[in-house]
Amino acid sequence: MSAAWTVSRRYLWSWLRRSPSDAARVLLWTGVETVPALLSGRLVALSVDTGFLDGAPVVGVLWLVALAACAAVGAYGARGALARTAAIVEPLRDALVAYTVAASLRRATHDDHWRQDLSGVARMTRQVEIVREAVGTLITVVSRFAFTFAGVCIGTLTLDGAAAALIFAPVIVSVACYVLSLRKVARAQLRAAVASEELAQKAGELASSLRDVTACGTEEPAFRRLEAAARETARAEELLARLNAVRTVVLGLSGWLPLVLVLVWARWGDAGTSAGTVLGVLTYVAQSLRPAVQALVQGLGTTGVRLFVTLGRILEGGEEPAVDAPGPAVDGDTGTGGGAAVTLDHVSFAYAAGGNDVLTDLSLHVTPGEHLAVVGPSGIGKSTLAAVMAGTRTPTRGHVTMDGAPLRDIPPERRAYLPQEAYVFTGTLRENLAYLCQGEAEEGRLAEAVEKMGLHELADRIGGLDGVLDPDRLSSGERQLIALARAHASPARLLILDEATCHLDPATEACAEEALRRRGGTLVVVAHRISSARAADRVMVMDGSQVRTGTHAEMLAASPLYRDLVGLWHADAV
Ligand SMILES: Nc1ncnc2c1ncn2[C@@H]1O[C@H](COP(=O)(O)OP(=O)(O)OP(=O)(O)O)[C@@H](O)[C@H]1O
Repeated sequence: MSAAWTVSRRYLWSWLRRSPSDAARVLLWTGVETVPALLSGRLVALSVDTGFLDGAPVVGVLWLVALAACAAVGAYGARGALARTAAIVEPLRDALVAYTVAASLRRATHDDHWRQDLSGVARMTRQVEIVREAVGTLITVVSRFAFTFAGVCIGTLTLDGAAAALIFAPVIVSVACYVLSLRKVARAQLRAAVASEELAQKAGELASSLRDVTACGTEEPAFRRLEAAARETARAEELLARLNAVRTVVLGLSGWLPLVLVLVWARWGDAGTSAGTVLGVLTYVAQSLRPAVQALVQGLGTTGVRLFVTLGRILEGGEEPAVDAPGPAVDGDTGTGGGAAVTLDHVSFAYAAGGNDVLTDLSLHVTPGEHLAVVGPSGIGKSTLAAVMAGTRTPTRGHVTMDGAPLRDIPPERRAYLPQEAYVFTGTLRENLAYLCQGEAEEGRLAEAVEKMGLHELADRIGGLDGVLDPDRLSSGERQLIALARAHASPARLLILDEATCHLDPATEACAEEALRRRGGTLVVVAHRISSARAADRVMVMDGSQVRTGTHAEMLAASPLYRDLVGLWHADAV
């Protein structure tokens, strides 16, 4: 639960920060919406004291007309705030839908469970709708409460300082206690949901096997299993009910107590207090503060908890969606900018929950512009490491950062991951090469990539950059060269090659790697030839749970496994 809570909170927070102008507009419009909260009590007080009680009913009515005008301004503000909130939540929904579909398809291609995963798409897109609605509601209730509270504070203070203290003390204390209890409520809600699901499942199992249970005479243990699940459900529901009772207390304290205190103060308090002031303070509490607190408590308690539980379920077990996935690059940088630093901090990874770790507590720092070769015996986890570094797999434990930021905060075009099977689609060579570029790719950049990867012959054959490629008529090596040229032309500051040159002959491979090295940027290569390892600045040898790094010469001296691998590569080469 706490992981889901943290992931959801972090994701939502980074989403809100992604577009500060939209957030500012929401706040601006909410300010307009809550103008009545600021002025209503004051206008009522003026209407009573300087109008109706002062023998000037027309003046009183005019103040009430001003109050109606305030309400109209508030309604206009509510309309604007709603539209601005939509500008935040609609792209969030799009990003989450894209993420859930991509994650399901990715799992389907990895796990051979495509049927289950496609049903997962439908389930998760429904969850995305819940998240969209809940985020909208939360933005509305929290910002509305903040502005209303501030407006009522200012308004009441202009009427009477003592009354203001009577109102705010109970509201602040009870709302703070409530907010602090929310995490517990979320946990209890999840526990109750899991317990009732389990009870339903066990009851279903028992119902379908009643005949066998009776035949084997195992009624007693079967009953005990069901009873244990029922008790757990009851305990979880009881806890949830107790925590929800806190909400009733909060609503009572923050909604009704100020009203009672104001009435007591009016009766026994300062004798000089006018009837208009009392009515004004009551208007602030009853018309503005109470509804805002009620909406906040309901919003946080029900919608907020549902949001965190649902978003946690969407994000669990996969890479968090890139916050700016649907939007433009953060700063429009198209250069490699000298390469990115990549850090793995105590990373572990297992393919199945509870399964054996493929990577165990692995820490590594790749410096900007470094060329790292990863080597090790087959099945040791080199491809897994490459996928974790690229962000296509999420560590089970630990963190991966790029330039100090979590991978999910890095625009996807900043890193390129090339697996063994090169992806080439039917389309022009230009389209294939520009695939990782944002928007229009520079002609010079594409031409350079063609030249560096030795693709000019292929380009001439098909009629230049605008010639159409048929992937079925390309050799595996040509497909790999196209993928490498695409990486060369891309703005990625980190290139990860997972045996992406395995179909090239050694000389072409060496040229391609050298071209990528000269291009700038950080280069991580899962190497399968000595030339690859020797050309790298640093070699990382994966040997079971042990990981060592050093130069080619250092590794030859220090790692028997590396010496074996080099020996094998030499033998393969002759
Ligand atoms: N999708 C997957 N699901 C479950 N296990 C997997 C999956 N992919 C890889 N593995 C397992 O993880 C371990 C590491 O595999 P990985 O492909 O990362 O090793 P490698 O060092 O790259 O091997 P090779 O050099 O043969 O490509 C292996 O035991 C492999 O069987």
